[in-house]
Order: sequence, then structure tokens, then C-alpha cells
Amino acid sequence: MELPSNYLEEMKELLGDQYEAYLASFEQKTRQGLRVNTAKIAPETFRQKADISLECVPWCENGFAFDEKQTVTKHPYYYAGLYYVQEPSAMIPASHLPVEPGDFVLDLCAAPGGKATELGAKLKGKGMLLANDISNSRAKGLLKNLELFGISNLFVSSEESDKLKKAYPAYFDKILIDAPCSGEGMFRRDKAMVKDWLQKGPDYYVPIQRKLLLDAADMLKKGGMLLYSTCTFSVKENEENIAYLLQERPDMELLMPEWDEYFSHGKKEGFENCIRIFPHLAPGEGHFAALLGKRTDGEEQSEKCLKKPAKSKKTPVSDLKDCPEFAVFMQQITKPLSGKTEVQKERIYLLPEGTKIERGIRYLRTGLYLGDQKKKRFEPSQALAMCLKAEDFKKSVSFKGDDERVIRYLKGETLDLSDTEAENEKGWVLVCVDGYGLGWGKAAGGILKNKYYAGWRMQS
Ligand SMILES: C[S@@+](CC[C@H](N)C(=O)[O-])C[C@H]1O[C@@H](n2cnc3c(N)ncnc32)[C@H](O)[C@@H]1O
Repeated sequence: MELPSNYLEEMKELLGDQYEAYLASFEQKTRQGLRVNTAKIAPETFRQKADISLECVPWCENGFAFDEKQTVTKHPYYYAGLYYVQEPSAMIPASHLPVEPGDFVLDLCAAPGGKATELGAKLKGKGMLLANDISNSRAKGLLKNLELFGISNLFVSSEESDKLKKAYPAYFDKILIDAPCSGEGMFRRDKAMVKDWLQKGPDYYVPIQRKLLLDAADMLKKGGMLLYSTCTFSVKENEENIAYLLQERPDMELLMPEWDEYFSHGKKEGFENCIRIFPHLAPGEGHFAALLGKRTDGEEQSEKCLKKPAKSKKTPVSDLKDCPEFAVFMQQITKPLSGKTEVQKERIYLLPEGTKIERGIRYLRTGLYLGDQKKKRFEPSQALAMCLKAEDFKKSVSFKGDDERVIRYLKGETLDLSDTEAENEKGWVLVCVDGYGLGWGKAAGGILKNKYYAGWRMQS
């Protein structure tokens, strides 16, 4: 592959005596991986159940590498949202931002959701995730991936960071900026990135990245943490941007993330805590990550700048007087779902506990979309099915992973149920693979009418 000469000069300076080894890595295989959705399944259980040959990714407990020849996106577990396909070094940002259940988390540049799905899984349904991307079309893909993962406590927006900053000042406990960048770490995998680099190199991205960094710092609570990452090697887009942030926001400091032996240190003095991944030194393509904290200086969060989370008047989800069929439906869900229900036209949503919809933001989703209250009937959403397991809904039918009906269901076909499966199953049924929700069906007389969301169907 021909690489731009000015890029090669910079890499020579950056890598010194490792430069030749880096060039040699272009002759070696690229890496592919998948990250298990720990909100749905433990990584070990996944390994035992899925017939995919996997190797552990050293720096990510739930990350696995696999041989690219295996087709992993046709597997029924993919449709059950049990994993996300992700290159191993791209697993570092979300796994090294210490998100806890209950945190309020912002992923500022989130599409298509490689990191947001992991941040959401780490919340375990508590707190909230606002996943944002400036591109509306990419944000649609992001929403799908988050719903597939069964993330219930979510907001998805497509907005500029300065607008978000006005709506959410000093609001978040944790923020991820996986910034748009010149993509040098992708050169081995994707030749098109080299062409892009020639049109928009590091100098194009630096001002965008700096604005994102400052706006994000202003949305962070005191004591909160921010992780900045790129998939490029350029010092300008990495260490120099962190230096700029520390200069402009003196209450921010560089922290030491959990370290792995495959990580290389940041390239400037004082920036050793930054993580770098190089393809000739680690089983990953190339990434940069810096973990930062906002000092508290022993003070409490200033009342003036802190926008308090809204106190939600709780409406039990099964108690909406105008939607009796909805209330009856929700009584069949045995998993606790908390939050405030919100009706927008015929659509019913569940807002995460302690949140409200800030006006003036272009949202694609505010809370978990539960379904539609139509005239005298309620239709549950695909997103709701993805949050549930067989035991979470009173009527469910679970097919084994190798049952040919799973694929037929995912293709939208009507299915026959066996006598045991059909027993007592009438009306809405949660359809599962090995106990993990795939979608809805409507059962009657041994027949399962397919209610899988048409837009997500498996193509032949
Ligand atoms: C590296 S990609 C993010 C990848 C994503 N985090 C993932 O893991 O799937 C960068 C994203 O930033 C978005 N973006 C570019 N400029 C932005 C801005 N000013 N504000 C928010 N998002 C922006 C792009 O549309 C792109 O989707």
C-alpha cells in the first residue's frame, strides 16, 4: 500500500527505531473482534454457547478476537444483541472509562455505537446514557444498535456540542469523546482512509477536536471523568489536544487509566498516562486514549452551574388511565422497569429515572420506546422485546439456537408451534433464542404470527 510521504516522515519521527516494524505490519493480517453485551450474558457463558472460535482480547474482559473468515453477523445471537463486532483496539475507550450503574453518561460522538453500546451495558439499566452524533443518518444507525443491545435508559440526539452544553451544563458523571479524526490507525484495514487523509489530514480535525474537548469539559460534573480517544497516531490530534485542554480548563487533570502490558505510553513528556496502541506492538490496529478528571478541590459542585437531575413524578408503568390495554400488557412483564412514562401522540416511552427532556435539542429518542397505544389495543415495540429475556415476560417461546425456526422468524415468516410450545400461549408472545429476546409474535391455535420489526429482518 502506498502511504503519503509526509505521513511516513511523521511516523518515522514518532516511532524512531520501531518505524521499520510498523511498516512491516502492513504485510500482516488485520484484527477483527467482538465485544460481549454483559448486560445480557456473561462473557464465559457466551463463549460456551456460541459456536464461534474466539481468543481473548488482553485489555478488555468481554472482548474477543476471531478469524475474519467466520461470518458473525448472521448468527442468531447477533440478532439477540449479545455482542457487537468491534476491532480490538477500539474496545479500549469504553472499557477504560470507569462507568458505574447509576451514572449520567454522555457519548458525544457516538455513531454507530461501538462504544455507546458498551457504556450502556455497563450502566445495567441505572442512570442514563445520552448518545449523540452530529450526523443524523449515522445517529439512526446508533439508535438501532443501542436498541438491539437492549439499552433502556437512553437518550439519542443529533446535535452540535455547544447546543448540548447549554442544555446540559456540568450534568454528566462520565463523558466519552471518540473524536472524528484523520484515521491513521485504520490504514492497514481500509485503503479509503488514506485517500481521506490526503483530503482532510490532522490539521483539518484539530479545531473540531478542540471544540469538542472544551464543550465536553463544561458538561462534566466536578469529580467526573472524561475519556478522549481517536483512531489516529498524530501527536497534534492526541497529546497536543490534551495539552490544550489542560491549559484552557485548569480544573481538568490527566489520570492514570488501568494499564495493560500491550499499551505504549503517550509520546510527549508529561503525557505518559495516555494510552497508545500500535499494530506492530499489540494485537490491535491503532488507537489513542487519555483519561481525564475534573478536580473537586474539596468543594461541592457549585449550585449555580449544576443543573440538577429532574425529580420525576413517578407514574407506575402499568397505571396509565388513558391506555388500559397498555396497562394490561405491562402487567405481563415481570422484570422491574423503572422511570416515568411519557405519552407522545400514540407512542409510549419510559424516561430514565431522574431525567427530563431538555427542549431545543434534536432528539431521535427520549427514553425506552415501549410501544403504541392504538384504538383498543397496545402494540409493544421491538426495543422493548430487546430488553427482555424469556423469564421476564409471562408468555414466551424460546427456540434453541440451531432450530431452523429462529432464522425463519428473523426473516419474517409465520411459524408453527409444537403442542407443548402452544400450550397456554395465546396473544402476545416474546420470541427468544436460547432464552434471549428476539422480538414479538402473536400466538393462536398453534400458529405464531410474526411481529418481528420489518426494518430489522434478516436478508437472505
Ligand atoms: C470516530 S467516529 C465515532 C465512532 C463511535 N464512537 C463508535 O465507536 O462507533 C466519530 C463520529 O463523530 C461524529 N462527529 C463529527 N463531528 C462531530 C461533532 N462536531 N459533534 C458530534 N459528533 C461529531 C461523526 O459523525 C462520527 O460518527
